[in-house]
Amino acid sequence: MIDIQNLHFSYKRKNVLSDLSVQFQPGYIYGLLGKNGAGKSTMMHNIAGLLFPKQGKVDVLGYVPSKRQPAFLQEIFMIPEEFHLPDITIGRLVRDHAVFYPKFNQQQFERYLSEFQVPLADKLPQASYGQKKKLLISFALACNTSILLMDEPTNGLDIISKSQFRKVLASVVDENKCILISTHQVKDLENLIDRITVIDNGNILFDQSIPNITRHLDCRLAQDSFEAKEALYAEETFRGNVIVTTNNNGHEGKLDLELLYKAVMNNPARVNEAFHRQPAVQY
Ligand SMILES: Nc1ncnc2c1ncn2[C@@H]1O[C@H](COP(=O)(O)OP(=O)(O)OP(=O)(O)O)[C@@H](O)[C@H]1O
Repeated sequence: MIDIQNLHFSYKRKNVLSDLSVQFQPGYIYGLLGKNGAGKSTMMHNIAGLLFPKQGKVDVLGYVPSKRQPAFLQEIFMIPEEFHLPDITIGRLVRDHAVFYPKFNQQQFERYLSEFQVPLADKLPQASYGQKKKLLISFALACNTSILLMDEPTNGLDIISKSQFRKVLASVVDENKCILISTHQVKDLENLIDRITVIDNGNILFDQSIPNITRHLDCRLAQDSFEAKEALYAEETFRGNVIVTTNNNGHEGKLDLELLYKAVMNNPARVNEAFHRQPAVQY
């Protein structure tokens, strides 16, 4: 569905993506993680055809995004980290923009707005940042595009709205849709994403499905200091050492996204190596 091969991208002389290759398949929600400035937004903009590769190939649904063909644009929606909504009503916004998305569904749109408790009658200039964000998310989901790119979608959402977001998103994914979410709020993605992709220095550092992660790794409290010393990653807490370790106990490991992310950033080679071993857990 999305096939990126040897992508190089730079802003003038600033190299951001270098020889990046990755695939994103339909039917999955991907969590895109990485430090500030790692290149996550830049990669998403290349997928959306909003930035053009310097070298390499980006194929999205069989289209070259940089050509920005209408048949491609109606199948992709990107919610950027920073956005501006025009000075109009929600009704007018829908009338003006839904026309570009043939699969837009007004009933779905109203249902999402109601789940997020955003009144349809609201005028955009009077809405808060969080309300505007929820409106944009509702509109994006109601467009029913095959590809949905979300850059920090939960920024600005209150606690209840974040769980609504998880609930709504889990309900829209199907075997034809591919959803990419870039975020630093990893807790917001827990129990939602199917795969984690970590970008660092413009390249893919880690890319595994959640079932494969829990088959090979376990995130838990260390039983003793020896175990903490031997772990792939250990962190001292008031409860003792929490660790990311290889899963040798024959059942599905526990996943702590934040801890796993730290383990990957701390020693990617060692974490990736754990996936080359035969897992104790077999399905
Ligand atoms: N328009 C631009 N012109 C020049 N450099 C840019 C531009 N946009 C981004 N950059 C630089 O490109 C690099 C990657 O930025 P990008 O926004 O893709 O990172 P990111 O992983 O999404 O970061 P964050 O998590 O902070 O949103 C950064 O060093 C940034 O300063």
